[in-house]
Amino acid sequence: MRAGATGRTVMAGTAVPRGTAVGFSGVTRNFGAVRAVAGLDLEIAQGETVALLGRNGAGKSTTINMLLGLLPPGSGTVRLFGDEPAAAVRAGRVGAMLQDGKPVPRVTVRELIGFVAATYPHPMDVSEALELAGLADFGGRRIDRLSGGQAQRVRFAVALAGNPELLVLDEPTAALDVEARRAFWHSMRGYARRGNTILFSTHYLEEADDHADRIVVIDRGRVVADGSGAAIKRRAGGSLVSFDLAGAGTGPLSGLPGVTAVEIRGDRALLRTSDSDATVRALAGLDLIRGLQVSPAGLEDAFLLLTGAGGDTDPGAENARTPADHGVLPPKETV
Ligand SMILES: Nc1ncnc2c1ncn2[C@@H]1O[C@H](COP(=O)(O)OP(=O)(O)OP(=O)(O)O)[C@@H](O)[C@H]1O
Repeated sequence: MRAGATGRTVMAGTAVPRGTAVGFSGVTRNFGAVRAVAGLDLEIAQGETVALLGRNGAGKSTTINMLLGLLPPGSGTVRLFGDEPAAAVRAGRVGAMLQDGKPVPRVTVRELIGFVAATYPHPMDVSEALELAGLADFGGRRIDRLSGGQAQRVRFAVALAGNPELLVLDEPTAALDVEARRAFWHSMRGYARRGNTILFSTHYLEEADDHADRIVVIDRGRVVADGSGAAIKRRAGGSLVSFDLAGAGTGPLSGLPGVTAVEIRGDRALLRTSDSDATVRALAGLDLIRGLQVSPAGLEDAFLLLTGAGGDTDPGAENARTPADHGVLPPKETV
């Protein structure tokens, strides 16, 4: 494992410490009434592999698009290697694999990677890019005659072609089967082992835990947790206690013994607790035991609690709401 979270924040107008690949400081971005990114502070050190984890509409793609200079922030500062994103992209320091990349028909894999490489000042050798992307045997194959998994590898090779120091991958394994996923992550790790920096977005905590040094959970456009997979897993220890609120107030719940997070789903309260016995005793004292259930918390439960997800509402529509409106998100934590 390489270096984990630095916990430092680069403030606008201050010098960026050497070794910082990515710096977001107080970044916001709205789309009409929707607040897609709501005050994002994030720093990624060179050499880290970081997963940006969040449910649909959490703000992952908007964050990535601002990082790549494809979208200007509404306010705040985005820096890549201490520079404006567009400058770092032009210099070939960043390679990206976005969700909507379309393959170019009728050229071979090697021709396409060669074309792309030629547009960068210090490209990767084409054979090396093909090898790293797991395409060594497909160089002569036409792009439009590849399987979905192979086409995804071509997009990975395109991202590598400029020999970037930072690779940004927006949901790179979406639509890949299990075997193709495994091959993809194998390739990605080969690139990371060279000391490069990787930022990838995903919906899946397991995937983040398997492939990242550090997991940054975002929800409603802000960081709600930031730490190693092991630290996030530790938080997944404990239990979940749920019960019917039956009109009772939610005010005292977060202060009950053992409770680390509270989520309200309709008329049900879901408490994450490190001491379910103490929590249940306290609930009994408050006469809040109707429909009581206690269960061990898994990784996905931890993620749902971190993001306040689990209801049937549109997360995009909720973007305009504050955490307090939503009730009971845990505070931003570094774990
Ligand atoms: N161009 C746009 N116009 C209007 N709203 C947008 C636009 N792009 C994003 N949004 C909204 O901003 C919010 C964040 O979207 P974003 O695509 O960044 O989320 P995401 O975490 O990448 O989601 P997903 O996992 O579904 O790809 C959502 O509510 C989305 O509907």
